[in-house]
Amino acid sequence: MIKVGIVGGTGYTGVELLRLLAQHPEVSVEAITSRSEAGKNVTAMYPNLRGYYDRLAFTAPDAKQLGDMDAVFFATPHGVAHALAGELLECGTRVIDLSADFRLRDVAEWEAWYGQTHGAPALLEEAVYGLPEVNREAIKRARLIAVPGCYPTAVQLGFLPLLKAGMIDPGQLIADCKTGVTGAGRGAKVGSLLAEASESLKAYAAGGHRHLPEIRQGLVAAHNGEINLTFIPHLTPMIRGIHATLYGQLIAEPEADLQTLFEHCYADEPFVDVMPPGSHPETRSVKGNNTCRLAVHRPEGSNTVVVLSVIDNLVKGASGQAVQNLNLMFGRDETLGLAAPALMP
Ligand SMILES: NC(=O)C1=CN([C@@H]2O[C@H](COP(=O)(O)OP(=O)(O)OC[C@H]3O[C@@H](n4cnc5c(N)ncnc54)[C@H](OP(=O)(O)O)[C@@H]3O)[C@@H](O)[C@H]2O)C=CC1
Ligand SMILES: CC(=O)N[C@@H](CCC(=O)OP(=O)(O)O)C(=O)O
Repeated sequence: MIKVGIVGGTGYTGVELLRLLAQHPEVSVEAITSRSEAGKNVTAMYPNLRGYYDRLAFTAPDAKQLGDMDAVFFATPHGVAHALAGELLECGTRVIDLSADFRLRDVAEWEAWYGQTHGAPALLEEAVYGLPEVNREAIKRARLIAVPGCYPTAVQLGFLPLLKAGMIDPGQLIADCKTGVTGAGRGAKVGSLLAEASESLKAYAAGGHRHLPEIRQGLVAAHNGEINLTFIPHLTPMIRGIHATLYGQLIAEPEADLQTLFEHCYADEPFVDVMPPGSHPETRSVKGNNTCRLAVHRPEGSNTVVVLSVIDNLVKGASGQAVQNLNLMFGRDETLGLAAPALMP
């Protein structure tokens, strides 16, 4: 059994880790932290987990206890993993961080977007960006994983086949993205109230969102050169889900067609589903599931290519992808614990 701990167990990504790991045949969750709920039984807070974690209780974060684990997930706000990751790695514990602490290679860029001093620049060199469709071999050898953000997962998986094949103009990329309210976390915020978020739709951070440099970093690597991306996120009245509508301008004709290009690119990927021509993937088709569903369109045969990409922000956008990384790091079948189909409706 792989012994794991979760720091930040009361948040949405923490409880989603618990739900997924309950179905994992080779993982035992032995530590789960919360400062505010320390002492409380996990099932007292999350009755859906009764029968799975009946003896597990929240404790305050303790480096010694966490250092006894084979792996520790950080499902915490930005900056928390910086403070503890180094100590855990010294104990031989592998670290899988769901926050953005180790996602950006450039310290100054991270500090500018996250508004705080980077707490562990010395660890950046060895941190691996945990997008298996791009970095599978490096993930297998990694001790420290930066799990990609939710929007960055949906946007990169949609654009990568086109950029890698040199099919679209890297200077004219547009990502028009929608998310559900769990993306904002479980903490109380006016914007997440039912009366504020339901029956309404709004863009936010149009002037610049912190996921822009993360997406750019991945797309620059895929293209092997500069790119220009306009990324506009929107808040929608859904609980879970990300829908990305991606626009590119074709500069070359694919050898076969765009559909074949996508199908070949993701033929061996267990968690990317290229849907049949003419499809319009919906967020509910991935609810609770680790799949990214994609469809590629060329409206009226023009030079504009439109990719539709959907994920569950809490699964492929966070906790599911984190479990996929754990499986790879420990030499297990990548799909363990992640096989259940989506909930529909
Ligand atoms: N929600 C989403 O869709 C996604 C979230 N993420 C990222 O995952 C991380 C967690 O997100 P989410 O679950 O939504 O967050 P929540 O706000 O829902 O939960 C945060 C958790 O962290 C704990 N925590 C807060 N501060 C500290 C601290 N200083 N030290 C230790 N524990 C702390 C909290 O418990 P307590 O305060 O009791 O200790 C709580 O359990 C964030 O970095 C987020 O950006 C990534 C992808 C998608
Ligand atoms: C609705 C909402 O606020 N969504 C969050 C994105 C989700 C998230 O938590 O971002 P990470 O994947 O980087 O952790 C936001 O826009 O900041």
